[in-house]
Amino acid sequence: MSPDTHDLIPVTVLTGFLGSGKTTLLNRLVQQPVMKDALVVINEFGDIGLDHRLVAEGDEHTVVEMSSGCLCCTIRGDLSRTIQRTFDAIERAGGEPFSRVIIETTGLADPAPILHTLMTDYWLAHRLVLDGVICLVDAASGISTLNAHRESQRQAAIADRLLITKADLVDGARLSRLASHLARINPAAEQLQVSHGEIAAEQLTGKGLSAQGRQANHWLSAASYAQVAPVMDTIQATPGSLVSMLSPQSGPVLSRHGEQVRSFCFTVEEPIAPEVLEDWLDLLMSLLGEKILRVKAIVKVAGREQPLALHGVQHIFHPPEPLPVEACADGVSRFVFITTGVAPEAVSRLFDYFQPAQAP
Ligand SMILES: Nc1nc2c(ncn2[C@@H]2O[C@H](COP(=O)(O)OP(=O)(O)OP(=O)(O)O)[C@@H](O)[C@H]2O)c(=O)[nH]1
Repeated sequence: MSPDTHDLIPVTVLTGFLGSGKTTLLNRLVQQPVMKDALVVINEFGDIGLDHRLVAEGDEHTVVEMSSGCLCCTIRGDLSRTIQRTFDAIERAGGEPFSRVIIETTGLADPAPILHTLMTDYWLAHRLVLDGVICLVDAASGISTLNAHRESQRQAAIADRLLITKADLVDGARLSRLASHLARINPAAEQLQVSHGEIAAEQLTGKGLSAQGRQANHWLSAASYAQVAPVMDTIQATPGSLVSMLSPQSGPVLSRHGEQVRSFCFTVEEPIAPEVLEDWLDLLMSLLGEKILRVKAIVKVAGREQPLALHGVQHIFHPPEPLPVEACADGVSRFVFITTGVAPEAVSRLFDYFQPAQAP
């Protein structure tokens, strides 16, 4: 059985391109009372990790470093083992249990596989819950980095909060260009400016679904995204048409700018039959999972009073979490998709495919 998320330890993933200011921020954060008893995991890519020596170690928190490879590609198993070993060591020594975990990724890491690991690794998934992804963007080099490096775009797209660092180095016009650029990549994430890592830790914590509780709609932020509804009357659904539904002849399913981040909200007005929800998401994830960075949803399932919160990364979904009835007062299901190059039509066509009226 899955543990109640309220019993789990919140984990924050701190990401941002090379030199964006992650270590500077961490150095400040770990001095604050909220970070007491935090475990900080730093992944420095390369043979000799240096970052952990730059992070001031307080009495209460422990800093562990992983430098055998990049967290997002080669050492996902190590993430689990490292955290597990540190938890065990603290317990054996009779220390205070960790109250939160912060994972600083390398500047080149794609955060999606890290979230995937947090959700799929048995040990981690039974102890930790994602509190949020914080992405740092350098005000001076942000736009050019976002344009040149797909990792940087993915980091910004998947984030719950965007921190614009080094604002002291640029003028107001440049700052607002970066803010608009980021809003196109990730319309839902709140943007905050940070100078030399100075920010109250409370502004970066409590962003996850479980921490927000009844404020599930803040977590989803559906209104920030372009709305897409099902297109049922335009689909000729036959079993053989599945492949053609994803082919270019049937419309712009994959973006011409293949790798570009596309985020949108798919809405369904009527309660969704549980089997339709399951089959649709299964098919969607198996066909397009590689291109789906993150899915967040509040869903009204037919026959259930309580709406469900869903959270998925690439091929994997967290166990659905029941929400209070008022989290979906209008009965409309809303799915936020953050993708690289998936057109909203792909999502809506696959949904239509499972509608009973359309079935052959
Ligand atoms: N002017 C200015 N410099 C900053 C600010 N924040 C960080 N820096 C500087 O930017 C440089 C890079 O900062 P780091 O904190 O090492 O960046 P990082 O993201 O950890 O870098 P990597 O580990 O290489 O990915 C350092 O020289 C910092 O002192 C800021 O707000 N303003």
